[in-house]
Amino acid sequence: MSKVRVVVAGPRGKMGSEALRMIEKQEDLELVACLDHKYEGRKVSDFEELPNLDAIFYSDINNCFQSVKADVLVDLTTPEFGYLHTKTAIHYGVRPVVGTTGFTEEQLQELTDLSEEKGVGVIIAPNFALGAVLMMQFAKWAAKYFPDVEIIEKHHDNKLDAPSGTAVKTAALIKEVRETKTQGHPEEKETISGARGADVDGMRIHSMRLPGLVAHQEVVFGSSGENLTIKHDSFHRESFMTGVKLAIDNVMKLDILVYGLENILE
Ligand SMILES: NC(=O)C1=CN([C@@H]2O[C@H](COP(=O)(O)OP(=O)(O)OC[C@H]3O[C@@H](n4cnc5c(N)ncnc54)[C@H](OP(=O)(O)O)[C@@H]3O)[C@@H](O)[C@H]2O)C=CC1
Ligand SMILES: O=C(O)C1=N[C@H](C(=O)O)C[C@H](O)C1
Repeated sequence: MSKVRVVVAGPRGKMGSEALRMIEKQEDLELVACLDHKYEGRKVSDFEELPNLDAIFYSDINNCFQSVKADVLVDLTTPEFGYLHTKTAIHYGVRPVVGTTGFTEEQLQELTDLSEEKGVGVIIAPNFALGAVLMMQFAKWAAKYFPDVEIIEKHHDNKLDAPSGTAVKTAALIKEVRETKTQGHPEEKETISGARGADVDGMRIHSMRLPGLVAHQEVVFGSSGENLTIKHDSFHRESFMTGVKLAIDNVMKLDILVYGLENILE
Protein backbone atom coordinates (compact mmCIF):
# COMPACT_ATOMS: atom_id res chain seq x y z
CA MET A 1 0.00 0.00 0.00
CA SER A 2 1.48 3.36 -0.99
CA LYS A 3 1.34 6.02 1.69
CA VAL A 4 -0.35 9.39 1.23
CA ARG A 5 2.42 12.02 1.16
CA VAL A 6 1.47 14.98 3.33
CA VAL A 7 2.87 18.50 3.72
CA VAL A 8 1.78 20.42 6.84
CA ALA A 9 1.71 24.22 6.78
CA GLY A 10 1.97 25.78 10.25
CA PRO A 11 3.79 22.84 11.92
CA ARG A 12 4.81 24.75 15.06
CA GLY A 13 1.28 26.01 15.72
CA LYS A 14 -1.25 24.60 18.18
CA MET A 15 -3.12 22.72 15.44
CA GLY A 16 -0.15 22.04 13.16
CA SER A 17 1.86 20.36 15.93
CA GLU A 18 -1.17 18.23 16.86
CA ALA A 19 -1.51 17.25 13.19
CA LEU A 20 2.16 16.13 13.12
CA ARG A 21 1.53 13.93 16.17
CA MET A 22 -1.53 12.43 14.47
CA ILE A 23 0.34 11.79 11.18
CA GLU A 24 3.23 10.12 13.04
CA LYS A 25 0.77 7.49 14.34
CA GLN A 26 -0.77 6.64 10.95
CA GLU A 27 0.66 3.78 8.92
CA ASP A 28 -0.87 5.08 5.68
CA LEU A 29 0.40 8.68 5.95
CA GLU A 30 3.90 10.05 5.46
CA LEU A 31 4.96 13.58 6.39
CA VAL A 32 7.20 14.65 3.48
CA ALA A 33 7.73 18.35 4.31
CA CYS A 34 6.49 21.29 6.33
CA LEU A 35 5.73 24.85 5.26
CA ASP A 36 6.81 27.42 7.81
CA HIS A 37 7.68 31.05 7.25
CA LYS A 38 10.58 30.61 9.70
CA TYR A 39 13.35 28.01 10.15
CA GLU A 40 13.99 27.18 6.46
CA GLY A 41 15.97 23.95 6.14
CA ARG A 42 15.44 22.75 9.72
CA LYS A 43 13.98 19.29 10.43
CA VAL A 44 10.85 18.57 12.46
CA SER A 45 13.01 16.58 14.89
CA ASP A 46 15.12 19.71 15.58
CA PHE A 47 12.21 21.01 17.66
CA GLU A 48 11.96 19.42 21.09
CA GLU A 49 8.18 19.76 21.32
CA LEU A 50 7.57 18.17 17.88
CA PRO A 51 7.67 14.47 16.92
CA ASN A 52 10.90 12.77 15.91
CA LEU A 53 10.35 13.06 12.13
CA ASP A 54 12.85 13.85 9.36
CA ALA A 55 10.64 16.11 7.21
CA ILE A 56 12.25 19.44 6.30
CA PHE A 57 10.88 22.97 6.78
CA TYR A 58 10.41 25.05 3.61
CA SER A 59 9.52 28.75 3.73
CA ASP A 60 8.72 29.05 0.06
CA ILE A 61 5.71 27.05 -1.13
CA ASN A 62 6.91 26.92 -4.76
CA ASN A 63 10.30 25.60 -3.69
CA CYS A 64 8.55 23.05 -1.47
CA PHE A 65 6.28 21.62 -4.18
CA GLN A 66 9.10 21.67 -6.76
CA SER A 67 11.44 19.79 -4.39
CA VAL A 68 9.13 17.25 -2.78
CA LYS A 69 6.45 14.94 -4.20
CA ALA A 70 3.27 15.56 -2.23
CA ASP A 71 -0.34 14.38 -2.44
CA VAL A 72 -1.99 16.53 0.23
CA LEU A 73 -1.35 19.91 1.88
CA VAL A 74 -2.82 20.28 5.37
CA ASP A 75 -3.05 24.02 6.04
CA LEU A 76 -3.31 25.27 9.63
CA THR A 77 -1.88 28.77 9.43
CA THR A 78 -3.56 32.19 9.12
CA PRO A 79 -6.40 33.44 6.90
CA GLU A 80 -3.99 35.38 4.67
CA PHE A 81 -1.48 32.56 4.11
CA GLY A 82 -4.02 29.73 4.21
CA TYR A 83 -5.73 31.24 1.20
CA LEU A 84 -2.46 31.72 -0.73
CA HIS A 85 -1.23 28.22 0.13
CA THR A 86 -4.52 26.65 -0.97
CA LYS A 87 -4.45 28.45 -4.31
CA THR A 88 -0.83 27.50 -4.96
CA ALA A 89 -1.35 23.86 -3.95
CA ILE A 90 -4.25 23.53 -6.42
CA HIS A 91 -1.98 24.87 -9.18
CA TYR A 92 0.57 22.15 -8.35
CA GLY A 93 -2.12 19.42 -8.25
CA VAL A 94 -1.57 18.94 -4.50
CA ARG A 95 -4.91 18.45 -2.73
CA PRO A 96 -5.50 20.93 0.09
CA VAL A 97 -7.14 19.98 3.39
CA VAL A 98 -7.76 23.34 4.98
CA GLY A 99 -8.55 23.92 8.63
CA THR A 100 -7.53 27.56 8.53
CA THR A 101 -10.54 29.82 9.03
CA GLY A 102 -11.32 33.43 8.18
CA PHE A 103 -11.65 33.19 4.38
CA THR A 104 -14.11 35.61 2.77
CA GLU A 105 -17.08 34.41 0.70
CA GLU A 106 -15.28 35.72 -2.40
CA GLN A 107 -12.14 33.73 -1.57
CA LEU A 108 -14.18 30.56 -1.00
CA GLN A 109 -15.89 31.07 -4.35
CA GLU A 110 -12.57 31.68 -6.11
CA LEU A 111 -11.08 28.50 -4.63
CA THR A 112 -14.23 26.53 -5.54
CA ASP A 113 -13.94 27.70 -9.16
CA LEU A 114 -10.20 27.01 -9.32
CA SER A 115 -10.61 23.52 -7.87
CA GLU A 116 -13.27 22.71 -10.47
CA GLU A 117 -11.23 24.18 -13.33
CA LYS A 118 -8.11 22.17 -12.37
CA GLY A 119 -10.01 19.04 -11.24
CA VAL A 120 -8.12 19.05 -7.95
CA GLY A 121 -10.00 17.96 -4.81
CA VAL A 122 -10.08 20.35 -1.85
CA ILE A 123 -11.65 20.06 1.59
CA ILE A 124 -12.15 23.22 3.63
CA ALA A 125 -13.52 22.36 7.06
CA PRO A 126 -14.23 25.22 9.47
CA ASN A 127 -14.35 22.61 12.22
CA PHE A 128 -12.81 19.10 12.17
CA ALA A 129 -14.34 17.99 15.50
CA LEU A 130 -17.06 15.44 14.82
CA GLY A 131 -19.11 16.76 17.75
CA ALA A 132 -19.00 20.26 16.27
CA VAL A 133 -20.15 18.96 12.89
CA LEU A 134 -23.10 17.26 14.60
CA MET A 135 -23.83 20.41 16.63
CA MET A 136 -24.09 22.38 13.37
CA GLN A 137 -26.36 19.77 11.79
CA PHE A 138 -28.62 19.66 14.88
CA ALA A 139 -28.79 23.47 14.83
CA LYS A 140 -29.85 23.43 11.18
CA TRP A 141 -32.61 20.96 12.01
CA ALA A 142 -33.82 23.00 14.99
CA ALA A 143 -33.86 26.24 12.98
CA LYS A 144 -36.66 24.84 10.84
CA TYR A 145 -38.92 25.01 13.89
CA PHE A 146 -37.26 27.84 15.85
CA PRO A 147 -36.36 30.79 13.60
CA ASP A 148 -35.26 32.98 16.54
CA VAL A 149 -31.65 32.05 17.13
CA GLU A 150 -28.42 33.55 18.43
CA ILE A 151 -24.95 32.00 18.18
CA ILE A 152 -22.42 32.44 20.98
CA GLU A 153 -18.89 31.31 20.16
CA LYS A 154 -16.07 31.33 22.70
CA HIS A 155 -12.38 30.92 21.88
CA HIS A 156 -8.88 31.42 23.27
CA ASP A 157 -7.54 34.95 22.94
CA ASN A 158 -4.89 34.12 20.30
CA LYS A 159 -7.55 33.67 17.64
CA LEU A 160 -7.17 36.04 14.67
CA ASP A 161 -10.63 35.80 13.07
CA ALA A 162 -14.04 36.75 14.46
CA PRO A 163 -16.61 35.41 14.17
CA SER A 164 -15.15 31.90 14.14
CA GLY A 165 -15.34 29.82 10.98
CA THR A 166 -17.67 27.46 12.83
CA ALA A 167 -20.10 30.27 13.70
CA VAL A 168 -20.08 31.52 10.11
CA LYS A 169 -20.73 28.00 8.82
CA THR A 170 -23.48 27.43 11.40
CA ALA A 171 -25.22 30.63 10.32
CA ALA A 172 -24.92 29.59 6.66
CA LEU A 173 -26.48 26.18 7.40
CA ILE A 174 -29.29 27.79 9.40
CA LYS A 175 -29.87 30.31 6.61
CA GLU A 176 -30.60 27.42 4.23
CA VAL A 177 -33.75 26.50 6.20
CA ARG A 178 -34.78 29.67 8.07
CA GLU A 179 -36.87 32.46 6.62
CA THR A 180 -35.04 35.78 6.84
CA LYS A 181 -36.12 37.40 10.09
CA THR A 182 -34.94 40.41 12.06
CA GLN A 183 -34.83 39.45 15.70
CA GLY A 184 -35.41 41.47 18.83
CA HIS A 185 -37.53 44.59 19.14
CA PRO A 186 -38.09 46.29 15.75
CA GLU A 187 -37.10 49.60 17.32
CA GLU A 188 -34.15 48.36 19.38
CA LYS A 189 -31.09 50.64 19.40
CA GLU A 190 -27.51 49.85 20.37
CA THR A 191 -26.38 52.47 22.86
CA ILE A 192 -22.89 50.96 22.63
CA SER A 193 -21.91 49.86 19.12
CA GLY A 194 -21.63 46.08 18.71
CA ALA A 195 -23.82 45.28 21.73
CA ARG A 196 -26.09 43.03 19.68
CA GLY A 197 -23.24 41.20 17.93
CA ALA A 198 -22.72 40.54 14.23
CA ASP A 199 -25.83 40.41 12.06
CA VAL A 200 -26.18 37.53 9.58
CA ASP A 201 -29.52 37.65 7.84
CA GLY A 202 -31.16 38.97 11.02
CA MET A 203 -29.59 36.41 13.36
CA ARG A 204 -26.84 37.43 15.78
CA ILE A 205 -23.36 36.04 16.39
CA HIS A 206 -21.51 36.92 19.60
CA SER A 207 -17.76 36.25 19.86
CA MET A 208 -16.00 35.86 23.20
CA ARG A 209 -12.17 35.70 23.52
CA LEU A 210 -10.59 34.68 26.82
CA PRO A 211 -7.44 32.93 28.01
CA GLY A 212 -8.22 29.39 29.14
CA LEU A 213 -10.82 28.73 26.47
CA VAL A 214 -10.14 26.36 23.53
CA ALA A 215 -13.15 26.26 21.17
CA HIS A 216 -16.78 26.36 22.27
CA GLN A 217 -20.11 27.24 20.73
CA GLU A 218 -23.72 27.50 21.86
CA VAL A 219 -26.61 27.89 19.46
CA VAL A 220 -29.56 29.22 21.43
CA PHE A 221 -33.10 29.02 20.05
CA GLY A 222 -36.01 30.92 21.58
CA SER A 223 -39.73 30.40 21.32
CA SER A 224 -42.70 31.27 23.50
CA GLY A 225 -42.16 29.69 26.89
CA GLU A 226 -39.10 27.63 25.90
CA ASN A 227 -35.44 27.80 24.92
CA LEU A 228 -33.31 25.15 23.26
CA THR A 229 -29.51 25.29 23.55
CA ILE A 230 -27.24 23.14 21.39
CA LYS A 231 -23.69 23.26 22.71
CA HIS A 232 -20.31 21.90 21.76
CA ASP A 233 -16.94 22.14 23.53
CA SER A 234 -13.47 21.23 22.33
CA PHE A 235 -11.29 21.02 25.43
CA HIS A 236 -8.20 19.76 23.56
CA ARG A 237 -6.97 20.07 19.97
CA GLU A 238 -6.82 16.27 19.74
CA SER A 239 -10.60 16.61 19.23
CA PHE A 240 -9.95 17.88 15.69
CA MET A 241 -7.64 15.08 14.55
CA THR A 242 -10.20 12.37 13.64
CA GLY A 243 -11.64 14.89 11.22
CA VAL A 244 -8.25 15.87 9.79
CA LYS A 245 -7.49 12.19 9.06
CA LEU A 246 -10.95 11.66 7.55
CA ALA A 247 -10.44 14.71 5.33
CA ILE A 248 -7.02 13.51 4.14
CA ASP A 249 -8.49 10.10 3.22
CA ASN A 250 -11.46 11.65 1.43
CA VAL A 251 -9.71 14.45 -0.44
CA MET A 252 -7.76 11.77 -2.36
CA LYS A 253 -11.08 10.71 -3.96
CA LEU A 254 -12.33 14.20 -4.84
CA ASP A 255 -11.97 16.44 -7.88
CA ILE A 256 -14.01 19.38 -6.58
CA LEU A 257 -13.99 21.59 -3.47
CA VAL A 258 -16.04 20.46 -0.49
CA TYR A 259 -16.79 23.04 2.23
CA GLY A 260 -17.67 21.40 5.55
CA LEU A 261 -16.94 17.95 6.91
CA GLU A 262 -20.65 17.06 6.98
CA ASN A 263 -20.41 16.55 3.22
CA ILE A 264 -18.03 13.61 3.58
CA LEU A 265 -19.50 11.97 6.70
CA GLU A 266 -21.55 8.86 5.93
N1 LIG B 1 -10.85 23.61 11.25
C1 LIG B 1 -10.64 23.33 12.53
O1 LIG B 1 -11.16 22.37 13.08
C2 LIG B 1 -9.74 24.23 13.31
C3 LIG B 1 -9.22 25.32 12.71
N2 LIG B 1 -8.36 26.14 13.37
C4 LIG B 1 -7.79 27.20 12.57
O2 LIG B 1 -6.46 26.80 12.23
C5 LIG B 1 -5.63 27.95 12.13
C6 LIG B 1 -4.41 27.76 13.03
O3 LIG B 1 -4.84 27.75 14.35
P1 LIG B 1 -3.83 27.54 15.58
O4 LIG B 1 -3.01 26.33 15.37
O5 LIG B 1 -4.64 27.67 16.80
O6 LIG B 1 -2.92 28.85 15.42
P2 LIG B 1 -1.39 29.05 15.82
O7 LIG B 1 -1.17 30.53 15.83
O8 LIG B 1 -1.06 28.27 17.04
O9 LIG B 1 -0.59 28.41 14.59
C7 LIG B 1 -0.45 29.01 13.33
C8 LIG B 1 0.95 28.68 12.85
O10 LIG B 1 1.10 29.11 11.50
C9 LIG B 1 2.38 29.70 11.38
N3 LIG B 1 2.40 30.55 10.21
C10 LIG B 1 2.04 31.85 10.09
N4 LIG B 1 2.23 32.27 8.83
C11 LIG B 1 2.73 31.21 8.15
C12 LIG B 1 3.16 31.02 6.82
N5 LIG B 1 3.14 32.01 5.93
N6 LIG B 1 3.62 29.80 6.46
C13 LIG B 1 3.66 28.80 7.34
N7 LIG B 1 3.30 28.93 8.64
C14 LIG B 1 2.84 30.12 9.03
C15 LIG B 1 2.57 30.44 12.69
O11 LIG B 1 3.95 30.74 12.93
P3 LIG B 1 4.34 32.01 13.85
O12 LIG B 1 3.60 31.84 15.13
O13 LIG B 1 5.81 31.91 13.99
O14 LIG B 1 3.89 33.23 13.07
C16 LIG B 1 2.05 29.39 13.67
O15 LIG B 1 3.05 28.47 14.01
C17 LIG B 1 -6.52 29.15 12.47
O16 LIG B 1 -7.02 29.71 11.30
C18 LIG B 1 -7.66 28.52 13.27
O17 LIG B 1 -8.84 29.26 13.19
C19 LIG B 1 -8.01 25.91 14.67
C20 LIG B 1 -8.54 24.85 15.34
C21 LIG B 1 -9.46 23.92 14.72
O1 LIG C 1 -9.03 29.12 16.14
C1 LIG C 1 -9.48 28.10 16.71
O2 LIG C 1 -9.02 27.67 17.77
C2 LIG C 1 -10.59 27.39 16.07
N1 LIG C 1 -10.98 27.76 14.90
C3 LIG C 1 -12.02 27.18 14.12
C4 LIG C 1 -13.12 28.20 13.91
O3 LIG C 1 -12.82 29.37 13.62
O4 LIG C 1 -14.29 27.83 13.99
C5 LIG C 1 -12.48 25.86 14.66
C6 LIG C 1 -12.52 25.76 16.15
O5 LIG C 1 -13.57 26.53 16.61
C7 LIG C 1 -11.19 26.22 16.75
